[in-house]
Amino acid sequence: MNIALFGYGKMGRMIEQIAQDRGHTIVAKVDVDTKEIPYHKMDVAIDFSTPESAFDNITGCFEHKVPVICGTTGWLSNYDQAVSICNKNQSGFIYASNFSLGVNIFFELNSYLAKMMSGLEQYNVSMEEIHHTQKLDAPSGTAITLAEGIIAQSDYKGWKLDQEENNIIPITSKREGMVPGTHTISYGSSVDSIEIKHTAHNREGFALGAVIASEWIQGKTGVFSMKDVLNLY
Ligand SMILES: NC(=O)c1ccc[n+]([C@@H]2O[C@H](COP(=O)([O-])OP(=O)(O)OC[C@H]3O[C@@H](n4cnc5c(N)ncnc54)[C@H](O)[C@@H]3O)[C@@H](O)[C@H]2O)c1
Ligand SMILES: O=C(O)C1=N[C@H](C(=O)O)CCC1
Repeated sequence: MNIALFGYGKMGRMIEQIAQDRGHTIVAKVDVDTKEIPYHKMDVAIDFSTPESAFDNITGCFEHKVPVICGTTGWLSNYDQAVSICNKNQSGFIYASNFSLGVNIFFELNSYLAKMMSGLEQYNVSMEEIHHTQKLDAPSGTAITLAEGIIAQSDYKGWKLDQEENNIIPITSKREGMVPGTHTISYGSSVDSIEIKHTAHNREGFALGAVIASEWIQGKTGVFSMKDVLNLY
């Protein structure tokens, strides 16, 4: 498969290694200074760029009928528009706030736990995410997906960064050293607490998931999720 990388930073480089190990060819490395983009060479584009550039990168691919796997976070106010440009051009699209298998299982665990806790008013939920100091967005995309999973199963109405309010999930974002990504959900009452936690040890899991999604989307048109790729239904 011929893969174009949009964003050749920490994730772009890790994806290059894993894609090559799986027998794929990197046909373009598009970064901030790239002038010519060879869409005609691409079977798929994988975007791990920046919140500011992701929408233009993705929709440029759709206009050339190149399917896109996007892991960039912090641009989702434009997600619906990206979906309609994808559908108009009969292209393919998968966005995931987190491509790792472990986190996608953690998303399911989070929903299941939220459903069990939803009738228990003595417990309050909170969330903490920790990432490296170069991360541009807060809270992490993964934390937002986790919060949406809880909201879908409970009476919580939204989430807020560093604020405690009735019916709102408080999220704390910490930026420390080189941490690849740690997410903890806590339910606390006056008598006990329950915690679930996912810790990424490195970026390999994110990169492998993105390459597997690129392989899966070949020959498909439409908008999908990692639930489809991993058959988590
Ligand atoms: N979904 C996931 O599984 C997952 C995992 C890790 C990181 N991420 C997200 O991926 C994104 C990238 O993470 P990273 O750690 O590789 O960051 P990074 O800063 O190391 O790399 C980003 C790269 O994008 C480049 N860039 C800037 N403008 C660009 C443009 N117009 N077109 C193309 N590239 C451009 C930068 O020069 C840089 O090389 C972030 O949004 C991060 O949150 C998602
Ligand atoms: O390193 C990052 O940046 C990460 N971003 C994603 C997020 O915002 O959830 C996934 C984890 C790593």
